[in-house]
Amino acid sequence: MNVSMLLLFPHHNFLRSFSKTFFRNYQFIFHSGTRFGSGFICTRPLNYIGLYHAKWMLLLSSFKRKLGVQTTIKLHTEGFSDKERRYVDKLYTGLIQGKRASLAEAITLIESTHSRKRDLAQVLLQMVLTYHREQEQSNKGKPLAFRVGLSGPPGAGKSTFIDYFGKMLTENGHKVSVLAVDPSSSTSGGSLLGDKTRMIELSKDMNAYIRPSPTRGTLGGVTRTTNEAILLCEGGGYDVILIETVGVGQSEFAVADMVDMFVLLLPPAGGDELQGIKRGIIEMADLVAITKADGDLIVPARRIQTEYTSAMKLLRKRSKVWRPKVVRISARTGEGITEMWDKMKEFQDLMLASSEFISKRQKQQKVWMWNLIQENVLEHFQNCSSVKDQIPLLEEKVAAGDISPGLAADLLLKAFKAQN
Ligand SMILES: Nc1nc2c(ncn2[C@@H]2O[C@H](COP(=O)(O)OP(=O)(O)OP(=O)(O)O)[C@@H](O)[C@H]2O)c(=O)[nH]1
Repeated sequence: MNVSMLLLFPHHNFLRSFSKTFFRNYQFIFHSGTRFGSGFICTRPLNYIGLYHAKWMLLLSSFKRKLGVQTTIKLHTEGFSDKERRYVDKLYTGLIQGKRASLAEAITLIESTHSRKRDLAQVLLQMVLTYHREQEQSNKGKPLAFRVGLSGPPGAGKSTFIDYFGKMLTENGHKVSVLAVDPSSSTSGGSLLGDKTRMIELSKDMNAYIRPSPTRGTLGGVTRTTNEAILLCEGGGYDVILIETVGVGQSEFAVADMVDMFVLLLPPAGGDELQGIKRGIIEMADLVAITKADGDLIVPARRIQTEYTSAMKLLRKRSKVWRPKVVRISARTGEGITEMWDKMKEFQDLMLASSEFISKRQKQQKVWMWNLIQENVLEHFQNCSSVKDQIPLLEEKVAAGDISPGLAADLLLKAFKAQN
């Protein structure tokens, strides 16, 4: 029997379809593939055409997965100048090489409100997303990073905790990035949470990256820039992403919707001091940490821990594999922080094993997309010339009770549809 053997190095799934199409005339007696490559033995020698096809398909295979994405990127980049393309390429290369300056510049780009820069940012994000997917595939589908939301009232001890916790993680070989979401930053003229003096030790650590996430004061702003910054940090090799927010507004709900685990930090204080904390946010927590459990505060910390442990038992179960826990920690003595990290890893392992982790992320991706659409469509609607002029008058009539809100909405929608 005339036998020829050919070794190929694309993924074997591809080989299957390729062999069916191009080598119908060759009887395969063996073909097998591993994640490193594929090979087959066939009963006839491969002629020139066969080999030519093999080479061509080999090339195609390496682009196959990227093809759809590349078309999207191509559509986006069509109007870009060479300079702009080079700029995005440079940022991308620097970012995935782990250069902090590139990461900082990339985050600045995604935060820009300039429409051209937003286009460049979207292309960069798409490239990072593709890179992500490839990395995750070679990591057996396991996500590259653990996204943790940290929230708590002002003075709860968030920055002291992150400083200690972040250092502990970097000493254990992790790369940590801290994104501080502060919706008040646009009005106060600077981000309070992102102030590096709040995390003195961590800000000097080369394996940590701290960044305020300016939000332009809108919830939509929180969603967009923070989600995008998370992706960029992960592209830069950071494997623990901490997203900090003050637990007195709405931003923590948005943050809870973009993380794998949501942690609430509460001080050992009485009910009055926790008034600002919304009940809803406690329901979102996967873990509650009672802070400052040291010195004279140990006793109240224990009491609050017991209270919250009982209260949380009454909450609706959100996961099939995890019941929220309440722990006690001190960032001053380090007490309880290793145990807290163990609990966080336990959560991650259970969620990953049960596939709740992945389905949560998939759901979050969709929420993210729809939030952006909602925000943009509303803006488009409100700025539409035929609607814009009618809004003040109709609002006045609705407020005075002259016409029903339903009728006013119908009139505005009709005007909008007529123009679009
Ligand atoms: N005893 C004790 N005090 C702590 C601990 N952690 C923080 N503190 C103190 O609590 C106060 C507030 O701590 P921060 O870490 O600034 O709290 P924060 O939640 O970041 O506060 P904002 O920046 O206002 O949001 C500071 O005076 C800290 O020194 C702790 O573990 N034990």
